[in-house]
Amino acid sequence: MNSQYVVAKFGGTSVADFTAMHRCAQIINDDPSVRVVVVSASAGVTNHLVTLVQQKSNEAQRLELVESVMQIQGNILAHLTLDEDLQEGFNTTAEQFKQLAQLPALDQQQCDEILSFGERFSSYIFSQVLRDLGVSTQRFDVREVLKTDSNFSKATPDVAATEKAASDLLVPLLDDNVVVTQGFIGSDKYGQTTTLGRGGSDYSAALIAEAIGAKSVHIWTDVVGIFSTDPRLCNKAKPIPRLSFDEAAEMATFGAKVLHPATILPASRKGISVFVGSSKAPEQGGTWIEKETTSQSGIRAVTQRKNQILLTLKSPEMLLASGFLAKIFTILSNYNISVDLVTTSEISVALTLDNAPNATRPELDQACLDELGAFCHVTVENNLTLVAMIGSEIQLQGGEDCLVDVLSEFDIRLICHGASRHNLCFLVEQNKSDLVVQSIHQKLLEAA
Ligand SMILES: Nc1ncnc2c1ncn2[C@@H]1O[C@H](COP(=O)(O)OP(=O)(O)O)[C@@H](O)[C@H]1O
Ligand SMILES: N[C@@H](CC(=O)OP(=O)(O)O)C(=O)O
Repeated sequence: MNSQYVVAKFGGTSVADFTAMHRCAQIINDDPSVRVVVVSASAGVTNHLVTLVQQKSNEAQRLELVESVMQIQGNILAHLTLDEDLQEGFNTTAEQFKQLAQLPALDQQQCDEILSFGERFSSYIFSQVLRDLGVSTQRFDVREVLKTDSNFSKATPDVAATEKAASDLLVPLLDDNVVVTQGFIGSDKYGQTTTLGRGGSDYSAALIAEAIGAKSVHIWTDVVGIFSTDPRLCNKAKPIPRLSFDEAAEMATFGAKVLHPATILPASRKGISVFVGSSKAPEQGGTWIEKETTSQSGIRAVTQRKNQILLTLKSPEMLLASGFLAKIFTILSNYNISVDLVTTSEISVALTLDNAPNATRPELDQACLDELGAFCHVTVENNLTLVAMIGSEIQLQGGEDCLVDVLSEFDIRLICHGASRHNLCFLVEQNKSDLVVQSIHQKLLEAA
């Protein structure tokens, strides 16, 4: 049975500066059911850390990056006096950061260590902001409970180990304190720091909620919920008050950056509701994502994911032959390449691969192409965007604005419909995709 606890996560924009942090602290103060607070690095910090670990910088540039990160923390600290325990922890952490950042070469583990500092700094500072409002607050190092494998930069959580550690170490603190901890980071079985991938703090919050049996996770960001499309792209986009787990997972997977794609997994496993709202305007409400929703049928949102690759494999041998697809997928799997969409004809198969900076797969390297090329003709197309229409029971035909008519206006490279009841997706040229999304939104979602 789930407890009455709420886990609240505050993203980079919500903890960008002192004013933003203070707003978040007030949200927590107003809701006594919030017992765990998961913070991200202040906006811009992880980007600096990523530049640092990319190892393209010389010593002077590294110093500059360290300075930029410390400046962001310093600007917030200028409004606060840290309690002794927090000050001591912050100083030690800052020292470790500066030392590691000066190394001219870093291994994968050290890269994750560097990437972890943004969230670690935020948790010291935010704890003080909360204490200054009179909230009994304990800072907690999430690496003690969020256990992962050693796949640095994209670690996979160990759900059972996390649950065990959380019930031993975290749950006992919750009756008397609000616990402030870090998103995005964890530790492997050797105690080495790992990270969950860019945007992973949402996922951390959901994993912690699962581990402590929380009743809900509140994701506080800079928009008043999940919108019918990215509100930055379309000023007529509207927040969606309710989404099912399936619809929200599809939106996140197909590019709605507001939620990390894996966030819904732990929530749906344990029936934990997820709320998405704006820390700048909490009174405006937001989106509730729940197991049971009386979802209306039809399209509810349109999303896009840029930097997709289309791989077309053609061979007359495929005709009436068995095992051809198995051969292709075995090769791709040997190179750790995960396939997104698949369509086939008599003699060819087209696959899409996610090449976004956040994607798990390695570069589509020549050795893999050579292996495929040994038994079929291979074509690779880049600079494509996957556009997805998300909803329930999406129909291609019917109604005034039938999808077939709307889609016929665009130069579509591949279309996938039917594998999921919740989406219809297709590829378009990347430089046209914003227009495509705006046009679909206008024709199919702004009419009502
Ligand atoms: N469908 C959508 N609904 C709401 N926001 C979206 C959507 N698609 C993309 N976004 C973008 O997601 C951003 C919030 O995500 P992110 O920048 O990761 O926030 P945070 O720093 O709080 O984690 C919004 O500013 C918005 O531009
Ligand atoms: N700081 C990490 C983790 C994260 O989730 O951040 P945010 O909540 O700001 O998206 C990143 O930028 O990737």
